[in-house]
Amino acid sequence: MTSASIKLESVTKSFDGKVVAVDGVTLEIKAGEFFSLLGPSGCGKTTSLRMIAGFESPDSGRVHVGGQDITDVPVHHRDMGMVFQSYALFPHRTVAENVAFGLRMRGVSRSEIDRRVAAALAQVALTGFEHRRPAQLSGGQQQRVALARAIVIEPRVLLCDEPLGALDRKLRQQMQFELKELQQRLGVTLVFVTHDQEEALAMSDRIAVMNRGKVEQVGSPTEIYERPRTRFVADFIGEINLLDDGSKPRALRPEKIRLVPTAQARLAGTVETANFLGGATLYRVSAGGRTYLARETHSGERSPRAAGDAVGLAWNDTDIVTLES
Ligand SMILES: Nc1ncnc2c1ncn2[C@@H]1O[C@H](COP(=O)(O)OP(=O)(O)OP(=O)(O)O)[C@@H](O)[C@H]1O
Repeated sequence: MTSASIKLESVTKSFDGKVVAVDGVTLEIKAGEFFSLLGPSGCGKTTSLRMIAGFESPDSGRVHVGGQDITDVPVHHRDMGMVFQSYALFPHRTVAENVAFGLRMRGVSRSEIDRRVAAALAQVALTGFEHRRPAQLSGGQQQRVALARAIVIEPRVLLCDEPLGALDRKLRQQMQFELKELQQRLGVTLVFVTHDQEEALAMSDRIAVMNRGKVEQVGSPTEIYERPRTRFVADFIGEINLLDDGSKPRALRPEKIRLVPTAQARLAGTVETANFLGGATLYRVSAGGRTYLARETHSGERSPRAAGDAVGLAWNDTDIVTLES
């Protein structure tokens, strides 16, 4: 499978002449990359993806794929695979017929269709399910059919809009591994829309964090997590302590705060709540007139501290990130 790079150049899209859904977005996605558009509901992720797919055309700006300007190329000539949260399978057709659909539309021969459908179903571990109908499959299996249908056309780009959103947590995590593994095996460029920051951190090579139609920051999961540039990014990705004590806002992740005996502490405080998370506990500690979040990993069966306990807080200044805005 060949993969292609994608470039959005100052792309803007508004609806009804007022809602600016996407506001001057410029992005370069590399060929073969797993790239996520991450942000809260309404920030313009889906609209951006739909402009790459060709379901929406930008008011201004250009869309390039594989170095070619495709802004005016219709959807069916873009050679892209799409997967949605609602699997959008044909309920009365079998798994094999669903997967074969795109190939039949393209006039591929019967024998070639059979070969490619079998290969696509093998890629998503659904060999043997050819004759079932969607209603006879679990949610995860239906989403794998949708994936097989998207990859069977050997797209240069795979576009996924919250594809795992309808699955329960456990299955969702398993499908995250499977999708990532499939993308690497195929080497296809994958653009993934999600509002789930853990999912984006776990799967992506790079992430664009979006806010109100604009891209706030683009970077690897580690960069986005460890070096957020803005308050919005710091706050959206995981928990954060914002320290608004100087000229610029500064941020400190809860796991960088240590709970120590008060004699060794920067600040003395009191535990307000202790949320047991399994291998770690997230504490809310009131100290110096505000509340701090501190995450402590532990090997014991329960949280070592409880509400009301006196604790000291300590951290290294090198762990503080200065934000631009
Ligand atoms: N067809 C449309 N007509 C009018 N407004 C629209 C249309 N599509 C999107 N919008 C608006 O554009 C903005 C961005 O929507 P978009 O679906 O791109 O966001 P999103 O980040 O994908 O959100 P979600 O995660 O909720 O799907 C929203 O304010 C939305 O209401």
